[in-house]
Amino acid sequence: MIEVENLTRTYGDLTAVDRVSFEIGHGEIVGLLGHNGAGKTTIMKMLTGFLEPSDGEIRVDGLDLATRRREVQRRIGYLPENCPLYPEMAVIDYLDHRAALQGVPPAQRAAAIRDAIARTALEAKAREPIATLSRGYRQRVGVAQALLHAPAILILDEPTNGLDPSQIHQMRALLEDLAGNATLIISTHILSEVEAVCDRVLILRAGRLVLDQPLAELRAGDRLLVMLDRPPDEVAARLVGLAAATGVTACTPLGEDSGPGPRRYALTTADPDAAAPRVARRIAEAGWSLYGLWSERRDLDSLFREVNAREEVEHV
Ligand SMILES: Nc1ncnc2c1ncn2[C@@H]1O[C@H](COP(=O)(O)OP(=O)(O)OP(=O)(O)O)[C@@H](O)[C@H]1O
Repeated sequence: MIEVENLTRTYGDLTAVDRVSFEIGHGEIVGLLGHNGAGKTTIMKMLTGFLEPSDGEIRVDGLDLATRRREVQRRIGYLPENCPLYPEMAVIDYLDHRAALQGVPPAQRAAAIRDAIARTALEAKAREPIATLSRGYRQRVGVAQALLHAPAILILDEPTNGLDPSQIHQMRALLEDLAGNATLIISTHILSEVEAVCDRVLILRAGRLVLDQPLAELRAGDRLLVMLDRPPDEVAARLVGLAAATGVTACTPLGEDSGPGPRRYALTTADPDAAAPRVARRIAEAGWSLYGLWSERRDLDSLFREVNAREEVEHV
């Protein structure tokens, strides 16, 4: 649905986006991650046709953005960073104005506005001037204007930027709801947001795409953690020695749990979820007490730091 090839944008001597390529399919929920200045906004502006690339191509549903900009824009709803709103206008009047600008036919405007207001839960604020709304509600107005022409693709630049924790929670619920109906690209530097709603992550560093992977794949570790009250040599002998049956190739005691009680061990295996029942069986057969058994999950935070610390570009 969205194909980006060698996308590049320079500002004078600065290469803000550097030969970025990716494809996004129908219904995917993609998080665009990166530190401040990594190039997220620049990519989003180019995807939405508001900024000319210096080089590279963007195609949406096979349409070349460079030559079919209007048609592509009709397929995309865009929440820009710091979405410009008219504070003196009431929410409903602003949405009417935006619907007209987005080419929603007059006969369909009332229904489009009603629908956008309902989906962003703005009913109670519809007649209020935008100036009187909290930042969380203003962001929702920004999302509502992006929904007016019923786009198949939503591009949201830092939708939770500047919101307080309860507003973030509400925005996340809204994003989850939107995710059910559209292809979604969300830029953020808040990792928990990506973990909450996205199924794929693109990580940018200094304008270059350094990682493009499904979140489930990223988070899956290769370690099974087990809690036992047996000494390390016995555990290794039983669980690594039976590698053919368990897939476990190494067993490392985790240092922080020394002492007389149960301690944690990390078992290395290609597929921790598949190894878990076999390991449990081996432990039961030995008559040992099993205090805990779980697959390790990598958190996005440490992964993000790891990726940003790397010097080389990773081609995925
Ligand atoms: N109009 C411009 N003129 C010159 N440089 C620009 C312009 N817009 C962006 N830049 C630079 O391009 C780089 C990428 O900026 P961009 O806004 O795309 O990053 P970002 O990842 O969205 O950052 P943030 O999280 O802070 O919004 C930055 O170094 C920025 O200073």
